[in-house]
Amino acid sequence: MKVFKDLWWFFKQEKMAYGLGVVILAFVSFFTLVPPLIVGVIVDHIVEETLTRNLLLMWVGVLLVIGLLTYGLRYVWRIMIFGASIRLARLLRNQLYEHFTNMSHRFYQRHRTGDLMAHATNDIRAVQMTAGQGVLTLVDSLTMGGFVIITMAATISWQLTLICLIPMPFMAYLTSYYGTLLHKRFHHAQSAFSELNNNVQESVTGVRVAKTFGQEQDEVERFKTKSKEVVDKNVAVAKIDALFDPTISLIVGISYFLAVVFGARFVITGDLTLGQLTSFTLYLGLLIWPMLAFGWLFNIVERGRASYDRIYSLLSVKQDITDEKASSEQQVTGNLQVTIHQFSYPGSEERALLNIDFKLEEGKTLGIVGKTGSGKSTLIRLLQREYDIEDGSISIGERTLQQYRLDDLKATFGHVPQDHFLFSATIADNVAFAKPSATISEIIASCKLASIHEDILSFKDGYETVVGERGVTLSGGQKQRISIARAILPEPNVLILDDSLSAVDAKTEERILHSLRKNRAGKTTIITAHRLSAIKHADLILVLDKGEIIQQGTHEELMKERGWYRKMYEHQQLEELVEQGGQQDEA
Ligand SMILES: Nc1ncnc2c1ncn2[C@@H]1O[C@H](COP(=O)(O)OP(=O)(O)OP(=O)(O)O)[C@@H](O)[C@H]1O
Repeated sequence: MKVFKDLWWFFKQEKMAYGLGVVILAFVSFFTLVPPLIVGVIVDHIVEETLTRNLLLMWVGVLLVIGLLTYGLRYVWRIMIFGASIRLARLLRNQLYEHFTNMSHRFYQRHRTGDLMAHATNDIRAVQMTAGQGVLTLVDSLTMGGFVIITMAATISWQLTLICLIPMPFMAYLTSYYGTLLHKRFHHAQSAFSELNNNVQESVTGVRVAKTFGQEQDEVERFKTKSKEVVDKNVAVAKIDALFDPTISLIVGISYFLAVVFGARFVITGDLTLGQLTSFTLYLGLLIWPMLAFGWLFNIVERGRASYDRIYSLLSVKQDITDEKASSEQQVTGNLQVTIHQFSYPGSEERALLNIDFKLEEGKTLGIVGKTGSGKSTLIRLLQREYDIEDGSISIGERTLQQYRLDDLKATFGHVPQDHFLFSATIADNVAFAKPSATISEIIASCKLASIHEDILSFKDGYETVVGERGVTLSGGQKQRISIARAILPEPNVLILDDSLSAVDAKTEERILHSLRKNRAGKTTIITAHRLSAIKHADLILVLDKGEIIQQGTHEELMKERGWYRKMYEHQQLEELVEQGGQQDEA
């Protein structure tokens, strides 16, 4: 029952709905006691041959009024209690979503998308059940059960009531035992469902890869295995679930048996009238629901507790990147000064960066090159404070990154990541994502800068063309250029292109870089690339290898050194020549 304590804040918040709902529920339980009493009275009148037509009509009238009253009241408590539980689900869903959007990269590295989806659907549903069905069963089993037992003992026979209640402690024990088992199995079933969710999400996202490698059948088999696991674990839950009803029916059956055997004796000895025994057995019938409700209560509460714990353990994950040391709103401007003695990703032993030390004047262009896995993207992530460094510092102007507010930092950077993502929306909406108030002429200007304007005009719906999963299929280069347009639209102080020109040809790359140089004069640009022509004009080029800077300088300076840069540049020039030669031959 701890979950009710955990949910107390919500019950307090919704005290009107719950208060009214519980009071009405108690009234309904009370009114339910009346019909068996009336039936008993009528039976006694029949036995004593005193039943008149008017008397019968009167009792039937009373029964009808009570029936109509409980009908109306039942409707009201449902709206009150179930309505509140739906509001709880909405509240938790919003809290979770807001929490997810505030979480850092570290969080998403630890939690898989499928798990998070399962929390936002299944777990919230289970908590909603606790706040709705759970409250109903608790109140109903207590009020109805209590009223029925008190009425039986006080108005008919306390001896017979005691006898018929003997099997009840067994029921309490068994339901709590089943509840514990259920809790464990339900937890396993939920985990298996999360696993399946992950699997489906990965399979759908990677369906093209699976098809390319002819792995569809393997994927289907993998899905079947996981799906069977989910079914098996849910069947295990259902097996315990299925024990609740028969157990309660058996116990109620024993109670009936005792009522008939001992009740008949009381009637023979004259301690009870036949009408009273009739009422008693009818009351016993009314006890079935509270007992079932009691059984269900354990069931619902166990599920709710597991889910609530899971949701709250997620919600209690603290943001690791915070504004704590930041002062008031401040524009992020000034020279960039980077000193990273060493950096490893959380949970990783491997050093991703080592002894990184450089300075970049505001408004200049920085080029970062190096073999794959040399640490280029890591450096970019640290510059934007996606992770905090413990050994070293990064400052812009007079302040370190931690001394700026996160919102100010975010507004400073325009980032085109390697794994760019377009939403299922129009091209115009995608480009205006970071600045929804942008006018269409601003959107077009950005697209022209990113050399994608002509391509967009060639689509039937132009800027209104829907892209993403539900829209037209764009080439890798087109997606890259739309992502660049999106990043440059808000005119960020620092533009970061992380290998963002890899899918465009050399001429387009040159055109984009040329326009950027012209339009972003005085603003900082950071470019990582494999093709050295993309960073040739940078004011400072860093060459990384295994997380360390092995060369730095301008293109001219680096070409004078006999190092990796010069070797790679000459190699790529040669490749380009060969390629151009090939094209000329074909022409
Ligand atoms: N999220 C992460 N968690 C743990 N290790 C990571 C993570 N991202 C990258 N790494 C590791 O950090 C090192 C540097 O990776 P990084 O992505 O910065 O290289 P890169 O130079 O950008 O490579 P590429 O040119 O292929 O994009 C690699 O050894 C990589 O395995």
